[in-house]
Amino acid sequence: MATKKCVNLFSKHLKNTFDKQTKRCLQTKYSSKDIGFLGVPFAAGQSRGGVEHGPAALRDAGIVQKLGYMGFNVHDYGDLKFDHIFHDPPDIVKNPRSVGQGAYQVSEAVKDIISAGHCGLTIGGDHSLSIGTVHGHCQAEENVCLIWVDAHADINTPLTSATGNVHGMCLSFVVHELQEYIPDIVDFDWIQPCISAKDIAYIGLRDLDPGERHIIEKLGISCYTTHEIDHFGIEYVLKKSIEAVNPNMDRPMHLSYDIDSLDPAISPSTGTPVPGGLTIREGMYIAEELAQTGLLHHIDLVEVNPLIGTKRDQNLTIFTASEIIQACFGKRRRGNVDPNYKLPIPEKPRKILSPSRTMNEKKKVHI
Ligand SMILES: NC(=[NH2+])NCCC[C@H](N)C(=O)O
Ligand SMILES: [Mn+2]
Ligand SMILES: [Mn+2]
Repeated sequence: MATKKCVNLFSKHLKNTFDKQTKRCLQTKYSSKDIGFLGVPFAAGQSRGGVEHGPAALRDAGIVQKLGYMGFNVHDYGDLKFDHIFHDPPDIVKNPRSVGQGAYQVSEAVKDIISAGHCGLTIGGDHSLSIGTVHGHCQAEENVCLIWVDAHADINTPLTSATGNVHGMCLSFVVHELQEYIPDIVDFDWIQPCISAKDIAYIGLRDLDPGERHIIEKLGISCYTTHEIDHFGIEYVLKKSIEAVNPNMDRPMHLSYDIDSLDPAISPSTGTPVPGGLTIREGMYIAEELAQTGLLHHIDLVEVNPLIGTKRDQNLTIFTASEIIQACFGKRRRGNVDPNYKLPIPEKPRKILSPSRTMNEKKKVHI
């Protein structure tokens, strides 16, 4: 029963979206067939080598072609190239120049992709790149809201972080309410805060630092951890998360999907795995339902590290990531209807002794 209600809610909103025929909705409709694909081979936001190979691994797994087969025009913006910065001693964060300059490149690229009318897809790389994707997205269009699917909140300030890794702080640089708590960091001065606490919805969290829990409580950020998913179920949690940031279903949505939100059983090759994660079915449900809203304008898929674990672990993680990405763009487990599909007719249809029983033969209906 509950599932049915949720589906109806979405189809009602979808209908309104298209019925209103506003500019925004037309753009939603238009951009859904065009994907701006960007690889971000970036690892300086954390300390483990290998995550920079995420984009190549997903390309090798055929993700661009798969999205093409689904009917999208994939505009491939290639993989960003980052200058190696030889002298980058830690400030209050690790690798400040590399991260600051790298995130700037990401922001400019995403701004171009969204401004071109495409739906953005960024493959990481570590999660610090989302400073750039969220920033660039907000430069290109107004009123963006954010769904953050992750084991972690990634909202430490440089002063609350226990690790100094920027992938655990990325949101703090773009959230308006936190700016007075952020110190000056070399090459971070270009970042304009662009999103409010009320525009963020977390799903899947289960490893929070004390400062992060404090920030979530004080700023009232929508947050459904794996505890709430156990308690209420994923359908309720997703519905409430969307309502929290997009009650009228009229805002463009940015989805930042950290592969470590999923259970390490299905995505072991990631730098900071946390047990007890989302099942593949919960992860797919989130992606499929968000795709059905027609409002996703940018998707990040981050933290796939193809050098961690056995070959089996690596292949499994890449397969999982590829399925999640396709689901975000509308691939459904129930199968997708192809309006042009024609059931093949054999040259010599089989003979049946009592032909009157053959329904289609009788009515000549082509299916
Ligand atoms: N994007 C991630 N995987 N983040 C992990 C962050 C872990 C920890 N909270 C930190 O601040 O370092
Ligand atoms: Mn994470
Ligand atoms: Mn993350």
